[in-house]
Amino acid sequence: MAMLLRRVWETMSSRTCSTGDSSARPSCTTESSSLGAFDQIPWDVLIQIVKLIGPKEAAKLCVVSRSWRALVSDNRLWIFFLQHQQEPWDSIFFGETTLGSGYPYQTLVTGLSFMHIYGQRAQVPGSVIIDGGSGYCKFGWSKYDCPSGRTATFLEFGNIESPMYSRLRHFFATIYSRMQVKPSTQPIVVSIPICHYDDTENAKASRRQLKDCFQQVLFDLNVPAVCAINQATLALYAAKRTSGIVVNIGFQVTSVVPILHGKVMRKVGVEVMGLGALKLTGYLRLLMQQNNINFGSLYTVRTLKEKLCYVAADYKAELSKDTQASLEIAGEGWFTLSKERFQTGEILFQPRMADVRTMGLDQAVALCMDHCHYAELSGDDAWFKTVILTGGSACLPGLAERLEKELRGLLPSSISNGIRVIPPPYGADTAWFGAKLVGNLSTFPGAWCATKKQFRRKSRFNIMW
Ligand SMILES: Nc1ncnc2c1ncn2[C@@H]1O[C@H](COP(=O)(O)OP(=O)(O)OP(=O)(O)O)[C@@H](O)[C@H]1O
Repeated sequence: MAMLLRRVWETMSSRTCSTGDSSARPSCTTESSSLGAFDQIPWDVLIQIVKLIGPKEAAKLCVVSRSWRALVSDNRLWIFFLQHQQEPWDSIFFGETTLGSGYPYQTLVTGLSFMHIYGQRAQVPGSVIIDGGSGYCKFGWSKYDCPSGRTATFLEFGNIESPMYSRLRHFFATIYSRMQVKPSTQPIVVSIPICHYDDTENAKASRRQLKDCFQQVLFDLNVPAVCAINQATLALYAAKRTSGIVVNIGFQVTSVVPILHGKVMRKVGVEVMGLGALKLTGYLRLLMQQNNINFGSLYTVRTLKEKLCYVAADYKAELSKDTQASLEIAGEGWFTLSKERFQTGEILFQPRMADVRTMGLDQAVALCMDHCHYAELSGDDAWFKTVILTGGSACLPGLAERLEKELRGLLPSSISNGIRVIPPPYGADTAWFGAKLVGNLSTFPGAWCATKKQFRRKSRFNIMW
C-alpha cells in the first residue's frame, strides 16, 4: 500500500513539476486534473485498487490532485468502507439518509457525500446508551456491539416511570457507576418508557413532566448533551423504519403503538393490554405447579420460559402433537416441559386462560389497524401495515407468524392486504439498538441532543407561558 501511495506522489510530482524548477511547491499538484501514471487505468479498476489501501490512506489521496480528489470522493468507495464497519450497512444507510437531519426528518438520498459521512462518523464521540425499561435496564456504549450490562430495574429502583427526581437520580448515578464512566464525559441517548398513552391534556402534561425529569436529572449529573426518545420509536428505528405499529410486550403491560413519521399517533389511540412478561412467567409457574414439576426459584421458571417456550401456529392442532423438550439448569438438574411450552405464550392470544380480562394481542393490533385505516392520516394505508414486535417476551419463537395469521383472519382484506409482522430485530435489546443507531449518526450529538443551556432556556420559557 505504501508503494502505491509513493508511486502516486512520484508520478504527480514529476508530471506537474517537470519544468526543472526545483523550487516549484508540491501544492502545484493540487491543480492538476490528471491521475499521472494512473491515467491509463480505468476508473472502476482504480476504485478497486483504492479500496485495498483502506479509508485512512484513501482520504490522503484527496490532496494529490483534482482528479485524485474526484476519484477518492466516489460514493461507491465510501459505501464499501462503511459496509465494513461494525454496524450493518443497511442500518447506517437508513440512519444517515432518514435520521441524519434530526427530527423532524428530511429524507436525503441524492447529494450525500459518503466520504464526508465516513469522516464525521469517525469523529462522533461515543455516547452512553441507557434503555431503562420498567422491568429491566440495558446499558452500554454506542460504539460497542451490544449492551455491556443489564439490571433488574423493578427490583433495584422501583417504578422509574413515575417522575420522582430522587429515584431517577439514584437510577442514573448507579448505572453510570456500573459503567465506570463520569457522566460529564459523554452525551447520552436515553429511552423514555411508553406510558401516559392517552390523547388528553393530563396525559400530555405527565409525559412532559417525565421527560423533563429525565433531562433535569441528567443535566444535574453534568451530562453534556441528552437525547431522549420513547422506547417504541427507538424500536422502529432499529427496524429501519419511521412509520409502523410497534407492539411492545413489556414487563407488566403490552402496548400497541401506531407511529407515523416518528410521531406516536395518540389521536388514533395506543392500545394497552394488562399482560406482559411477568404474567407469562407467572402462568408458566402455575402450569408447572399444576403438573407437579418442582423448581427452585422463579429464576428457573423464567429461564425455562426463555429457552423452551414458543407460540403455536395453531393452538388446537398443537395440543395433539408430541411437544416434549428438556433443559438442564445448572444446580437444579433437568426439566421437561410439553404442552406448557406453548400454553404459556398462548395467553397473549387467549388472556382468559390466565384469568386476565383483556383483549387478545391479535384483537388489539387489529383494532389499532382499523383505527389507523379510518383516521386517514396519510394518502394510503402502507404506513401501518408493518408491525414491529419488541420487548423480551416478543422473542418467543412463532409469535410473529401467529400474529400475522390471526390478523389476516380478523381484518377485511382491504386492510390486511400487505401486512407484515416483524420479530424483534435485535431480540430483547431492540430499543437499545435503535438508540445506538442514533448515537452513531454522523450528525450526532448536534442534530439530536439538547444541551443544558437549551434545556434551561426552554424550561424558563415553559414557566413564563
Ligand atoms: N427469548 C426470550 N423468550 C421469552 N421471553 C424472553 C426472552 N428474552 C427475554 N425474555 C423476557 O423478557 C422480559 C423482559 O422484557 P424487557 O427487557 O422487554 O422488559 P422491559 O424493557 O423492562 O419492559 P418495559 O417495556 O415494560 O419497560 C423478561 O421477563 C424475560 O424473561
